[in-house]
Amino acid sequence: MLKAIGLMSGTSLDGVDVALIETDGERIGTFGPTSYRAYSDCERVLLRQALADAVSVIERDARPGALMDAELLVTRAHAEAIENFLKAHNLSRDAIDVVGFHGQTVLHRPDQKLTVQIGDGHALAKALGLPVVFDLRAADVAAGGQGAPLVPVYHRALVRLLNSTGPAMVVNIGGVANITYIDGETLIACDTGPGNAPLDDFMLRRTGEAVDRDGRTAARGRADQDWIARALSRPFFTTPPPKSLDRNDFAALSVEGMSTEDGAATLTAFTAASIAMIAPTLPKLPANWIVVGGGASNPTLMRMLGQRVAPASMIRGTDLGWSGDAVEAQAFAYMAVRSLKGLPLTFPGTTGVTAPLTGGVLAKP
Ligand SMILES: Nc1ncnc2c1ncn2[C@@H]1O[C@H](COP(=O)(O)OP(=O)(O)OP(=O)(O)O)[C@@H](O)[C@H]1O
Ligand SMILES: CC(=O)N[C@H]1[C@@H]2OC[C@@H](O2)[C@@H](O)[C@@H]1O[C@H](C)C(=O)O
Repeated sequence: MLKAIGLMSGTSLDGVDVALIETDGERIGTFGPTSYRAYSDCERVLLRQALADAVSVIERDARPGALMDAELLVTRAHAEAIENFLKAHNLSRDAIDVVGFHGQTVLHRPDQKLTVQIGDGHALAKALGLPVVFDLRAADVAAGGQGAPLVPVYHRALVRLLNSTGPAMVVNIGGVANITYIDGETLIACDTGPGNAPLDDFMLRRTGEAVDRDGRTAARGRADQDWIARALSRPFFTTPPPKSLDRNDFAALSVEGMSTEDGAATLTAFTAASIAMIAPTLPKLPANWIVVGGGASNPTLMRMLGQRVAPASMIRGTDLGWSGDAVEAQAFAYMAVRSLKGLPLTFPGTTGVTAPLTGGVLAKP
């Protein structure tokens, strides 16, 4: 078993999740500690600017506008996150075999064979004095895959630990939402549509804080069902898996004419409805949907999703003893070890790549 630290800076732009696990790349041995390094408001402004400037990028190494500064910030924030993590948990650097570094996605256009994650893996390896596996999406996209979601291979390892029977379903609600369906050897995954990102962006514009804390605002509003039906008529939602999204693919869907409460309710209901729309494309309907990611902490979203997927029940990953916030960081630790061993990260059922494929680039300190 190797000791691996995973790092994830997701599309919510909230901060860097850190997690330690022990794994041989197949089984999860032990779950170690987790932690989080939030971005400051200033840092978030720079990251949002980087997302805006990334729209013109046509080559994955190009760093126009704010991207150069944002990349320095991402590398520095991740180095800081690990240094603090090692100190807080009294971990010696020598005990760590590898770091899995996702970076920050600023653009995702798999149809153009382009996915851009900023963050310098070589600089991080040097700064930390540890081997770093990074660029985990690039090989899949180059081979014609969607390049996302990557986490399903780890969801499968988590589900195997449950020893459950019948199909299992994991729903991750981050900035974008995605699902993994596991039934024996069958592994199906895709992005389903928006997660928290449209709601976060709307709340930021209306209140100055990029979250509807505990879904309180949405709970007071009325969802506009006509707006939702129009939004769901986009071809993406009836396209079967595999499929993936850029964080801002739904940015043009505006609820600006609505009150803050109704806008929040509408966007929350849109996320719930779009996740539920995946059900008819799956071979069987799983009895339980296990929800992970920040969206699981939003009771209004969980209630709306529960109504949409009934009679299936909703279970929080945390109810099963899974980490609340760090499943993705654990997944990148797991994938770093798989990458070292040349094991596949992506599969025809998860990204549409033609054959199981490994990925990641190793940077030595
Ligand atoms: N208490 C809460 N109430 C409402 N929403 C919450 C709460 N806690 C977290 N969230 C939502 O979860 C988001 C963070 O989710 P998460 O950490 O899974 O995102 P991420 O790692 O950026 O995602 P991904 O990479 O999967 O897109 C926040 O931006 C917020 O919208
Ligand atoms: C391109 C990109 O960074 N996509 C993210 C995003 O956030 C959630 C969803 O969209 C998922 O496809 C992916 O992240 C997770 C970690 C994944 O690849 O599994």
